[in-house]
Amino acid sequence: MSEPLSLVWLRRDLRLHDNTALYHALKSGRPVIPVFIFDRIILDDLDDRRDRRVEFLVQEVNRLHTELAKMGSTLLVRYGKPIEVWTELISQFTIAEVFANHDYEVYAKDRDQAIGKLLAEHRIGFHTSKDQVIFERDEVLTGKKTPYTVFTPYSRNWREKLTDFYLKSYPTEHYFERFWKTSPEKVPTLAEMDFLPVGEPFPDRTVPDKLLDTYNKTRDFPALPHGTSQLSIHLRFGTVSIRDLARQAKAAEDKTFLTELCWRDFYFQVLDHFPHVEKNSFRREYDQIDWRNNEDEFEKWCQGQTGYPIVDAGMRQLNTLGWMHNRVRMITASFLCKHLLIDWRWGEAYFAKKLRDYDLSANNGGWQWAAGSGTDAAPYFRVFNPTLQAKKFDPKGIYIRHWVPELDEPTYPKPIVEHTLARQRAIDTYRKALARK
Ligand SMILES: Cc1cc2nc3c(=O)[nH]c(=O)nc-3n(C[C@H](O)[C@H](O)[C@H](O)COP(=O)(O)OP(=O)(O)OC[C@H]3O[C@@H](n4cnc5c(N)ncnc54)[C@H](O)[C@@H]3O)c2cc1C
Repeated sequence: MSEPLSLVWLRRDLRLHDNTALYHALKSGRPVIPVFIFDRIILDDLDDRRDRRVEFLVQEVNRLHTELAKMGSTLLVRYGKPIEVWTELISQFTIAEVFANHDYEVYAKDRDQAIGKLLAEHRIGFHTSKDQVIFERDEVLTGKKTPYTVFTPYSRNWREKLTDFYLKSYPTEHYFERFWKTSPEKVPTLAEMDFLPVGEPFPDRTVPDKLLDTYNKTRDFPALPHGTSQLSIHLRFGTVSIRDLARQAKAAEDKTFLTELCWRDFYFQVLDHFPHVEKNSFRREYDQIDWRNNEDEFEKWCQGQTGYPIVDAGMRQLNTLGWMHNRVRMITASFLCKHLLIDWRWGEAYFAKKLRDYDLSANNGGWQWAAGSGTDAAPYFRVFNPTLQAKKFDPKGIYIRHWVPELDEPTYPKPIVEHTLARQRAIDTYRKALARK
């Protein structure tokens, strides 16, 4: 094969519509071929072989493959370690340039640097672009040109900057005839990668305008089937365009949903600017907390057996669906860190294993918020009361009864810890740690 090609490497942007890297590849003037790698460095680490994310990826990669086949082209799908796959691709094709979209996680940044170096050694250009957020890196800074560490002023600035320019879609469709014409290649199956299907359908990729118009009134009530969008898995893997969604949210009567998308950008920029948060507290002094880290209590929390119905309902929803309502994520996370005094990193790692929408930046941000150690954290002495939270946000107990049907049976456990005692213990422990400085 001698014709020089432009390759576009899809990662968290599994769509042909409004995809920045794809747009630039199509405009390069050369035939374009998209590539997707099932990354063994990530997949080999997953111990549950029924993983919703891998199942979703296989479904979406097949969808793209079919769309491209209809245009007389294909998606090159490989299963392996990126550096090995790229070495092979370089020997198999005449590649002029490679295009990809930015990723902000430490692993991904290191990976891209290594691939960029490999491509450069073969005199192949590597071009990367912003795609999965509205604003990235240094685009929203304080007056002193430093990154924001508090959400409210960040969001004010974010909104001021949010002109139509940033919400315009990249019209990839106009250039689809530039996909390289070739016969379809084979896509690896779940079984070939040693995974099993769960078979449950995934949420829809669209959100009705009506939900956005009333989102502020519905979003905190986990019993409502459509109180939130459930788009998180699509945002995670880029099967929806953030620009399309933000445009829709900006046009809605209620702007609360737009604020949620701003939170998403905020946590991406926190991870990008402060990579230490991946392993440590954003506020270093919180790493001095003497966590109790009781393994038996952790196991009960994981299994939804704490005797606090709203916590147990949330954990069971997570274990069954791979998704948990945001309000309940806040309650379960706070309960682990404050009531049980278990290191937030344990909870973060458990969510990372189970969430179908797992995203390092949002998950880390949510956990550090709950632990009080994060950028925008509430003062440590504010401890959620899970019983009051349940009364307020699940007043009829519909959500709880759905996930904890044995609530009134003698088999349902007594509370693992008494609230007033746990609250005081958390405050004392935090105070002691922070006094050390
Ligand atoms: C402890 C904890 C862990 C979390 N872990 C994750 C995670 O791994 N992945 C993830 O996408 N979200 C995470 N969140 C944020 C939030 O809970 C989910 O985004 C939301 O529940 C997904 O459901 P939805 O799509 O119906 O959300 P909606 O309420 O419909 O919101 C729309 C979108 O906005 C974004 N969003 C909403 N809230 C937040 C937030 N607080 N931070 C960042 N983005 C937000 C998400 O992309 C979401 O899909 C976490 C929150 C907490 C408290």
